[in-house]
Amino acid sequence: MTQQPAGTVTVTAPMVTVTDVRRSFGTGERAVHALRGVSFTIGRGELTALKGRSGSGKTTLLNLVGGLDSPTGGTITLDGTDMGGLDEDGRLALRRDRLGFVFQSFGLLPVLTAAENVGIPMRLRKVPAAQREERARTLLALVGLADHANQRPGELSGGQQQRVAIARALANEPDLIIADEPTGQLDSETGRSIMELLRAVVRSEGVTVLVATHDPNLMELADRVVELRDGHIVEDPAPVA
Ligand SMILES: Nc1ncnc2c1ncn2[C@@H]1O[C@H](COP(=O)(O)OP(=O)(O)OP(=O)(O)O)[C@@H](O)[C@H]1O
Repeated sequence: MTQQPAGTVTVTAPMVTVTDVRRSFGTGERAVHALRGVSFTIGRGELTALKGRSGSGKTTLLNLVGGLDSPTGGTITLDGTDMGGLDEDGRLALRRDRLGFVFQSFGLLPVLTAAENVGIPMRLRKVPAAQREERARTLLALVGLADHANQRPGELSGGQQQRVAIARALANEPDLIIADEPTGQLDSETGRSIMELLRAVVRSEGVTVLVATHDPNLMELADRVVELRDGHIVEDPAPVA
């Protein structure tokens, strides 16, 4: 470790930097300008909530930060890597190795057990079966499902399925988890427990989370709230110290 001169402040680069990002769909008069120049940063180990009415551009922004889509303009960097400089293989590797995804509809494979679902991202990285199974069980315990490892999604409640999805998102020790309305299909109490779980894994796993949500009751669990309105950021308070 290098010695810092007295009085020097260590500035850590953000995990995500979004700079003047634009995304339009279609051209000419019928073009939809979903994002019209969006800039913000997400610090390491921070839980950022992205709020905004339906159609404000939340999913479009999450898809861009998640490397599932490319911006029409602007840049996005993840831990200093410019995503625009990656080809499709590079984006695939980045998604597999450094990102975790949680969706509103859980996205679990119905024929696989909870443990096997959690193992999918590790399979893609060719992690040996024994190691995969051990980590899947550790992660299921972390999300409170130690006793449900062998159950299939159809045998689990919605909240339990979303817990499996969160365990799966953590499988490859991602830098960033992107969650798109993860509580959207859950009742408010279960939704809150899912947000509390995300809050807890941010602390215990040191992961960074960007979560889109409509639910104002869940915002208080975030370190900061970024609001999108008609493709613009309207609220970007400084991160809570
Ligand atoms: N593939 C696409 N083709 C054309 N228009 C699109 C496409 N994807 C999104 N849009 C448009 O971009 C705008 C933003 O959509 P987006 O899905 O990002 O909003 P959102 O805030 O996530 O909404 P919701 O909360 O309903 O999911 C909308 O006007 C939408 O119709």
